[in-house]
Amino acid sequence: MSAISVGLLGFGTVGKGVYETINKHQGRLQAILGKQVKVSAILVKNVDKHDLPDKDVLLTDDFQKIIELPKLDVVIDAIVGKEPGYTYLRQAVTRGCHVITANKEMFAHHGSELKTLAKEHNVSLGFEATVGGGIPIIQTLKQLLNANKIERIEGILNGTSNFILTSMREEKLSFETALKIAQEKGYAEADPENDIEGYDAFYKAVVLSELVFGKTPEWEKSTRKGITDISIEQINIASSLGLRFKHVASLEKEKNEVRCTVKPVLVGESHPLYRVEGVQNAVSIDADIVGNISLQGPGAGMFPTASAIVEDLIHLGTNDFPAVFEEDEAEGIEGGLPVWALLGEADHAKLPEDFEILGRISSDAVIVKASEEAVDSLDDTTLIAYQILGDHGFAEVLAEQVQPV
Ligand SMILES: NC(=O)C1=CN([C@@H]2O[C@H](COP(=O)(O)OP(=O)(O)OC[C@H]3O[C@@H](n4cnc5c(N)ncnc54)[C@H](OP(=O)(O)O)[C@@H]3O)[C@@H](O)[C@H]2O)C=CC1
Ligand SMILES: N[C@@H](CC=O)C(=O)O
Repeated sequence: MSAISVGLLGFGTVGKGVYETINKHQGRLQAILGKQVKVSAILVKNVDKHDLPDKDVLLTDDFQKIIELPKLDVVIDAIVGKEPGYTYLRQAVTRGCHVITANKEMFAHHGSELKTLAKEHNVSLGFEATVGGGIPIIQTLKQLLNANKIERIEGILNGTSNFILTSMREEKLSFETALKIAQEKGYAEADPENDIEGYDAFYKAVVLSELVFGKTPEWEKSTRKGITDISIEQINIASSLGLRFKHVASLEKEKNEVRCTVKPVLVGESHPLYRVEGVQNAVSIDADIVGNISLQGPGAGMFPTASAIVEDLIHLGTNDFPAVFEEDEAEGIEGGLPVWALLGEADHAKLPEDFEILGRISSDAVIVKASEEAVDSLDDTTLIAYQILGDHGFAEVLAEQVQPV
């Protein structure tokens, strides 16, 4: 019986993890799939960098040699950037291969075209590894979407940023040292700006939005902020208030649009993300029938990501993109004004009248209630605003504990 022939694009952290996992768990894969799985070819940028023990695997920097293999069943994309990944996967689908991708930048930009193409060619398209590393978030959402209507998704979607923030707080590491360790551990993107400036989490939110709401958020109207402004001093002030910095992505349907926000926020002990530390990611889903579901797990790294890809391999042949219900449009979730910690030279700050001051905590922190627009237009460069997520009562209790203004 012939084996399932795989073309693996990329042999970095993820590619190597997939190769090793397929080889190590051959017996299990064969038992489930009824066939052996064989990595027939590997695409890299620089062939000289690599030394493969298995000499009957084609190692090449030329994708054409892979796509023209006499037998090729699955192409796994673990390379970097929108291109050439998109072009390669189009060619693979057009040839009739199933495709699996970990490349969220490419998928955030071209996922919808690839889904359509995959349907036309009756092949499956796996993208579990594009969001949340090893967390089975895509399968969970596909399962949920059959009857439930999802109202909101919120979570930590970038392992590198969470690792850096945790290491700065817990280990007192500098930003640069923490990032270097995240790179050494294989968590960071090839260009780590993607992680620390919030692009990676934003791409993941785009992938979720397409799946859940059937549309991408408007890119220009979305907020995308990274963690590069956060200093050890700010982390210490937050800690003294019982708060932790978390880099949080949220998606919400507002009337006919999807609102996407990716930014650092502050959370208190009662918030579910407070204890999500290190490379862990967590996703909280609010759906109308089931209520809230929260998933947590390793958000980056070699084997968590390989796990997501190999799980996709098991689901080959199921091209199930659930229909998204468009009737009964959500009106958007009404809420009170958000609560913010303004960190910096707080004791001299003159705040506009539309800011409700809940408490002046110290010379470098003031807690306020204000609209996002009001905070965005705050004309004081000595202050940085971080939203405090969770139960607003938290901030009010806090305000009672400190000297009122
Ligand atoms: N690291 C992680 O935890 C996760 C990563 N991902 C995604 O998986 C993908 C791979 O990530 P990762 O393994 O960390 O990245 P690495 O930088 O470790 O590896 C990238 C691999 O792709 C090859 N490559 C890059 N560009 C090209 C190209 N144009 N043509 C051919 N080969 C190319 C490189 O070749 P060479 O070795 O010769 O340089 C290398 O083998 C990315 O899209 C990333 O966003 C998704 C989830 C988690
Ligand atoms: N660089 C990413 C890798 C996984 O998607 C991250 O840190 O989350």
